[in-house]
Amino acid sequence: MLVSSAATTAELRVRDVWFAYPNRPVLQGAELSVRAGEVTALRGDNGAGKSTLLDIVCGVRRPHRGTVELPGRIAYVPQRTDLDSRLPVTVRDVVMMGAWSDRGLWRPLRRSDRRAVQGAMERVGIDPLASRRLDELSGGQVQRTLMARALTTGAPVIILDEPTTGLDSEVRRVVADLLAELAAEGRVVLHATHDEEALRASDVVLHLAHGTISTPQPTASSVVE
Ligand SMILES: Nc1ncnc2c1ncn2[C@@H]1O[C@H](COP(=O)(O)OP(=O)(O)OP(=O)(O)O)[C@@H](O)[C@H]1O
Repeated sequence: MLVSSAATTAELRVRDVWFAYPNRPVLQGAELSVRAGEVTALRGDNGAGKSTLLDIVCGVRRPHRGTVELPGRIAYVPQRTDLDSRLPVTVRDVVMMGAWSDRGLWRPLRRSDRRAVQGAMERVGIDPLASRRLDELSGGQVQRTLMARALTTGAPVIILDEPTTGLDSEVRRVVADLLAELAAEGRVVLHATHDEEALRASDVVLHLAHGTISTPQPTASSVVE
């Protein structure tokens, strides 16, 4: 059973979550806590169940058993490969979807919503591309667009699925810096990744294997000399 409710502290908690696709157990009692103010990475082999777990946290899938507690609304940044980039939408359209998530679909945006959209595009450096269509962008530009959409929601919880995969080192650094900034602002930041650089830049690394999550490993940024 999924109980999704506001937790009393700024922490995302997953407790004893079990999930299987037909004939394929994936999560078997997975547990994790993600504190606000820290960048938390979820690592694991291909097929370990990272995306499935993120789907459950975001409410896209229901676990067969277990609970998810959230300190507030979630902004989800999917894998770029999950997007149909042929959709005839511009960068600004995509970022505006973040404002609609709060305002309600198709309701007119307020001046403050438009300012949030513009501010988010400027923050990730895609404002010069606002009128460009998604299918005219590089992978890094699409990733920045998705991050701007998440920023526009103002959500206190940001979940990202492999945000740096396939990007060059400059954009990977931009993404890592932005995650650190979002955490420093007091948000809960959880990202699934295989990227060693992104793992090193994270404050906490959780390892998903055999359906469960092992104790956090210290990372370079959390080790005090
Ligand atoms: N819709 C689905 N139906 C059936 N099986 C699925 C489905 N989605 C994923 N799986 C399987 O569930 C397992 C976990 O998949 P998931 O995508 O969650 O892993 P992952 O850790 O995110 O992998 P990757 O690192 O390759 O993205 C895999 O064995 C995958 O083949």
